[in-house]
Amino acid sequence: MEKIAVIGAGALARVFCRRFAAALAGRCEITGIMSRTFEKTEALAAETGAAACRTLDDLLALNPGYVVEFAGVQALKDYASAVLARTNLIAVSAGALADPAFRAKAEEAARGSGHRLIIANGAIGGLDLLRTYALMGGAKLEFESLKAPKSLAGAPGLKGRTLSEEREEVAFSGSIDEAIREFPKNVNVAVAARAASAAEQSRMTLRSVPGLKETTHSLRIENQLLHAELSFSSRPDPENPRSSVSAAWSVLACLDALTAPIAFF
Ligand SMILES: NC(=O)C1=CN([C@@H]2O[C@H](COP(=O)(O)OP(=O)(O)OC[C@H]3O[C@@H](n4cnc5c(N)ncnc54)[C@H](OP(=O)(O)O)[C@@H]3O)[C@@H](O)[C@H]2O)C=CC1
Ligand SMILES: O=C([O-])CC(=O)C(=O)O
Repeated sequence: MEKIAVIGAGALARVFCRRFAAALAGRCEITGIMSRTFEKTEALAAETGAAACRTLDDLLALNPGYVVEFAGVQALKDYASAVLARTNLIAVSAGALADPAFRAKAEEAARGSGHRLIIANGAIGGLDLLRTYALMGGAKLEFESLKAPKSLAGAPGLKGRTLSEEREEVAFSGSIDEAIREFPKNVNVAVAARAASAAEQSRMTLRSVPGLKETTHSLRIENQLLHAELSFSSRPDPENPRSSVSAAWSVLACLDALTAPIAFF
């Protein structure tokens, strides 16, 4: 039985923990949860039957085979090296990879210990295909996200501005590196796509669309050998409209691929 530890007790961690048993029974068990607010950790741990941990050291002392991260870009940056020194890490806050110093440090930690940092598909799919582009080379990536105004509220890039509830607005247009600095809880998917594909050229547009019921991420990627267009529309989490529920399911699917007798790549 593979032991799984969880960082975060927010919207995605809750979906992950609540759906875990049905998806991975007999192969994986959640042994510990750690987050910033201990009361929330305790509540989710009680629901899950896992240990509530106050610190990362306590979580790692449970000897998990995989730690899964649902805690945000800064938390991933803060914890990745320590986790990778001890075990494997599956992360959704791929935005951290936009920081070259973080990426180099995480890679060094993983190489040093033989563990792996695995970036989950999150609210998109197809990172395997995008990886194929990285091997082929020469990819050009265009990424577009459509989110409801309330999903973007409070992002640093809005500098206190409130987005219109009446008309569509371009909330951001430019480089993916700048996008993740300005919208760290909204465009992890774009950084994941760019990092997986090693695109030589990339840009993104983030649109605020009043009344939107499903967050939509679309990407177009091409090189001399292959042209692909992918689009994903997913329900936002009712408790945290910034995050698509499917992002939590993607981590369940990732663990399924890592532990099932037959895997689909
Ligand atoms: N790749 C993808 O497709 C997607 C990626 N994401 C990423 O996933 C993250 C989590 O999403 P979601 O669950 O909706 O967010 P929530 O804000 O609902 O939950 C975040 C959880 O992480 C905890 N946390 C924050 N900082 C730390 C820390 N330093 N140490 C330990 N715990 C911490 C929070 O604690 P507290 O309750 O105290 O705030 C909370 O429990 C997002 O911030 C984003 O980076 C999200 C959606 C899609
Ligand atoms: O959940 C989503 O739709 C995507 C998201 O927030 C992110 O990539 O940060």
